[in-house]
Amino acid sequence: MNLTQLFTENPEGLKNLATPALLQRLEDICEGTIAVDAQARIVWINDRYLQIMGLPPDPQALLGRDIEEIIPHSLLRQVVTTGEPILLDLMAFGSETFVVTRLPLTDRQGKVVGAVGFCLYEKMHHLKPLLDKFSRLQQELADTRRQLAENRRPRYTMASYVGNSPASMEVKRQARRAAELDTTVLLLGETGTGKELLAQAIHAQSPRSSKPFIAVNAAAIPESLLEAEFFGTAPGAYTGADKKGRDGKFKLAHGGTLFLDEVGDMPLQVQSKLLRVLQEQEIEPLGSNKVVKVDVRIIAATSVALQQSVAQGRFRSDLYYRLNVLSITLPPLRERLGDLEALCESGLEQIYERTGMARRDMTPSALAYLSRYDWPGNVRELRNVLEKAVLYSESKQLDADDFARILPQDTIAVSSRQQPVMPLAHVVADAERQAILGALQAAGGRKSVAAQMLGISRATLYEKLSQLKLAA
Ligand SMILES: Nc1ncnc2c1ncn2[C@@H]1O[C@H](COP(=O)(O)OP(=O)(O)OP(=O)(O)O)[C@@H](O)[C@H]1O
Repeated sequence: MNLTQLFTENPEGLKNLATPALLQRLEDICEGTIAVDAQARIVWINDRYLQIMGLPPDPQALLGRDIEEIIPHSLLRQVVTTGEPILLDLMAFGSETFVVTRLPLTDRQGKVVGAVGFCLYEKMHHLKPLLDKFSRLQQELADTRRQLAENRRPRYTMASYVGNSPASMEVKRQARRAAELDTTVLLLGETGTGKELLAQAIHAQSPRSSKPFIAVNAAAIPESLLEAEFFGTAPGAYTGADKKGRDGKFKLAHGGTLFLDEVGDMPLQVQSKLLRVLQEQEIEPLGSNKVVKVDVRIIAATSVALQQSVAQGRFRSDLYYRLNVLSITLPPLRERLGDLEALCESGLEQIYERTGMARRDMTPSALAYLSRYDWPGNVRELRNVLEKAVLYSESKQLDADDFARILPQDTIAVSSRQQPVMPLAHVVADAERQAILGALQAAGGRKSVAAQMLGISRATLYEKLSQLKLAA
């Protein structure tokens, strides 16, 4: 047979010659076969397919069922819909990965009437390393996705905002109200006052709590990348790693809450785009001319005086009004020193839990010492100071001296000139402690003598020793 002549005169000849050979080879390497109709319902399945997939041996029970009901990752529906074959693919089923081929079935008029899927598993031993790698990567992807979803869940609730001073109670009251309403919230406060914590708490208590909480810090992202970070990029907009396009934070936060930290640091150009998104509730990824609807609740935060930025032309006034629907001002720590004790307790508790170090309480004089400091870094700074004290101190209780090493007297002296108000209970407790320790020392440790010197009964002395957490 002259093949050149055959193919030149009759191109169909190639098909006629090759098709039976191809089908024969396919059958040789094929381990199992399944066929579906034009609606992707199973119409045929062979025993070998049932066996390698670990399905029940009776095919009758599967006939007429949607393919995805039985083989969740099957793409046979795609083949009947597009009419295009998928010649070689990897398909996960249970904990295994199979090499599969999928072909459309057409009638004489070329209309797609179904599709057939071949499983090439067993004969593909040489592909085993590849399949193993594929399975491992899929597992890693699933783990990473789970981790990502975990990170997008808020870590804080309303109870995480520690403090019962009137100022803190007011903050929590406003935050609870903000959680009920679906409006934009603007959180104002110095660094470390708990703006992100409160934003997460509002989200966690809102009807959006099961959806993502996404945070973006406008100050931490280079200006040139901020737009892509917010709105995403269309496929092909960039070369390299982003060739496929990337979802922006707005899209990721869809249905949930987007926390815009340090919103005052946003460049004017991005401010205009943000304003548009807030007005239209739609975004346009960079390099795309398609708009995408998004449903996102904005909680913005700033530690700079936004009104001043507006006056200086650094922040758009229309965006300021749009964000400032419901604003909550978080008080600095020096204005709510009544919360210091509770904040220290909860901070220390977390440090002990995280580090596994032995628990140690703070003495009233340590508390008195800390309340004479200005706390420019607020609760974040307090946490750092506590952590250092726990690490450096070797005493049984954390005393004023332990903190004096971290916050030297001169820093305290500066702020003490401003005479911060101390809760009376702390002042009294500190004075009582000093008096009791002095009396015990003078009495050589004999408690009944010390009680006499102090003019109180022995029982009262024991009670006070325990109240002030001095060893009884
Ligand atoms: N009221 C509070 N109760 C308990 N922890 C708090 C409180 N306020 C702040 N913190 C803790 O202080 C740290 C800083 O808080 P957060 O990041 O929320 O502050 P922020 O105001 O957003 O700071 P920045 O403006 O610097 O981003 C966190 O570890 C947070 O858990």
